[in-house]
Amino acid sequence: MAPPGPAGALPTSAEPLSRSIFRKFLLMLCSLLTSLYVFYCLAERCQTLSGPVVGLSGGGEEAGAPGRGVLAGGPRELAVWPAAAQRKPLLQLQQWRRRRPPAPRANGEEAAWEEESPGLAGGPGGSGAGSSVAEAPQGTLALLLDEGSKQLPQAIIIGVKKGGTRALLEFLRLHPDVRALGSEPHFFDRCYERGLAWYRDLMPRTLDGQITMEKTPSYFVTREAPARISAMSKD
Ligand SMILES: Nc1ncnc2c1ncn2[C@@H]1O[C@H](COP(=O)(O)OS(=O)(=O)O)[C@@H](OP(=O)(O)O)[C@H]1O
Repeated sequence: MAPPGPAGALPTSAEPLSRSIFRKFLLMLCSLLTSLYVFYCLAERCQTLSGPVVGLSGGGEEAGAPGRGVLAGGPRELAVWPAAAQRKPLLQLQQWRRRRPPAPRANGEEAAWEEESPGLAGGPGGSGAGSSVAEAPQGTLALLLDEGSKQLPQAIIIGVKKGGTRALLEFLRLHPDVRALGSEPHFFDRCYERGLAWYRDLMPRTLDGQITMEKTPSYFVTREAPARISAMSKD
């Protein structure tokens, strides 16, 4: 005989049925939540890999091939960049090689700087598929680790004001090989007397092959700006 229900109510035959349905519902809900969590974790992991991924292989130039420099965004994103940019390994292997100062030579000659990790692929004697991605930090990681150096800009968006210069810069800097200053430095119009060293110091660090950019729309209406920019590019 079934035990009496709460408050002395008589047990009904519907109770065990609804309880089992509730249990099933609970089980389904738990599985759904678990799958959502797993999906979320995977999505987050994909996002963290969205920077340039360096694959190491001997002499290959084509992006997207196994073991070569690829954009994690996949071929659809690569398609918007010129073919030359796609062919170029996004991060050159040389940038991962630490340079070490030359050991003084007995005959007093100035020794050439030697590169460590000569076994890495990309040059003579590269180990090709034997090298692992783990040997080389990713681009963003390398920059976080204080790699690279500050350079004067190789490209400047000069204006015009309200001409969509911000949008242009933001689109350009989506490319992993473009590093841009977020703010407007106003060097060639307002801060020229501070000198090129000050200007360079504002710039983000770049690795070999990356382009430094800035935008200041008022350069377009500054009489001195063209000559000053030209003088900088001669240095
Ligand atoms: N594609 C496109 N089409 C039309 N309008 C656009 C586009 N991209 C940017 N914008 C508008 O451009 C304005 C910002 O321009 P700038 O980034 O050059 O501004 S600034 O000079 O640096 O202050 C800003 O307009 P306002 O909001 O009126 O200032 C943007 O909305």
